[in-house]
Amino acid sequence: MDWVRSWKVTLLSLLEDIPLYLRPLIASISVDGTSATTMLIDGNSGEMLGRPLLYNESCADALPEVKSIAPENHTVCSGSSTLCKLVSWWNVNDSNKQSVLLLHQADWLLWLLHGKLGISDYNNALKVGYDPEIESYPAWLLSQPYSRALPSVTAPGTPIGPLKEDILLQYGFSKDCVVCTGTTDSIAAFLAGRATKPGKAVTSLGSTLAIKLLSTSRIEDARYGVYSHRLDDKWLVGGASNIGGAVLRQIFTDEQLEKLSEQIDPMVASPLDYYPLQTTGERFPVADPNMEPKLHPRPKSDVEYLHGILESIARIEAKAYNLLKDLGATPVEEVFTAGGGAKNEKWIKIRERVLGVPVSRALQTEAAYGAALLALQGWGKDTVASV
Ligand SMILES: Nc1ncnc2c1ncn2[C@@H]1O[C@H](COP(=O)(O)OP(=O)(O)O)[C@@H](O)[C@H]1O
Ligand SMILES: O=C(CO)[C@H](O)[C@H](O)COP(=O)(O)O
Repeated sequence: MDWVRSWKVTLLSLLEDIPLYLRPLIASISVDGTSATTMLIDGNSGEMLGRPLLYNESCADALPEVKSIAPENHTVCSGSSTLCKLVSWWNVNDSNKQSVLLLHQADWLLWLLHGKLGISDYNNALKVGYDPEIESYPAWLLSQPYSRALPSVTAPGTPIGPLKEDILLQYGFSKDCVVCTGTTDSIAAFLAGRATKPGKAVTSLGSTLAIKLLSTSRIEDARYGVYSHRLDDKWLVGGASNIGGAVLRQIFTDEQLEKLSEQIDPMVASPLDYYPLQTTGERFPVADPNMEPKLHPRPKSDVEYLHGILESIARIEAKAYNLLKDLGATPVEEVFTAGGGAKNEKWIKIRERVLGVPVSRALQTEAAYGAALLALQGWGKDTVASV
């Protein structure tokens, strides 16, 4: 799969999809991307220095070295962290070390629009080791030789600059249109959910299950894959599991999901107990690179099978929220749901029964809506407050 080409083609086709008469009216643009999707490029030419390393890939070869420099149980102490991907690249490449630059997927997409290399945001930069509380990379990271590859970091929704001339001319946007720093997909989903009080949470049921709980306390514990993103003066505590919709899509089409779900009684507990991973390895609420998928025994009835999978994912979601409480986060009071799974009303009822708190579909279930709010914020801070 040529990920770089597909991401660029998708971005430019989205610009094409905007009706011509609306393009001059677009005031601000931002983007969200999958967290820890890592791109190593030549800082002079912008050329890729190898393939992207995706959000759920693990570079466990670098983990011992990363653990030797980072504080115990720090967020970077996970094989899938951005820092492990950088260190792994650094240890196997002799050339390009003077010019290598690390970008995250959202940073790189935004660079295609604004043309300024080496700018990220403190949500995407969290897993390479950036500390959003001190608004800097920590000394233990800056003292490493590969720290020269790190991007500069700003808050999400910070204006970077106008669109590049060629984009302006090719698509007919206004020269006043501003491009703003982005965020990760599950932070964008939280922003789209518009939850504002500690104890409110957003579970993203996309290809993966990502949890974001608004908390007054910051929690970091790589033993369980738990970390905290900064949201202004509060913390979004949570993590991202490898279970989720991608497993469902391996077994059922979206149409089958809809038809089979209609036959599920969400008030009846399923006796089936699965751990629906796509492949070996789990990030959260158990950080175990060797955990195996568990999707058997498969009953004859597809309705019972789907019910068992949906309920098993709900149990893992409940385990995750209980873990966050046990680690000191503000206890969850209400969960809003984002992502493709949010359309499944039966699943929402199953999750409400298993979690024991109100669960509903978020007003906006697309993470891109959260990125649009960041663009609005970057266009004029007081306008976000009034929205
Ligand atoms: N009716 C449904 N019930 C449960 N899951 C669904 C349903 N329809 C789609 N999905 C799941 O939603 C996922 C896609 O959601 P989406 O948020 O677009 O994912 P991502 O952005 O992570 O790729 C698919 O993996 C699919 O299995
Ligand atoms: O699973 C993922 C992709 O869908 C990402 O890991 C997800 O973005 C969670 O990371 P973060 O909490 O940093 O946003």
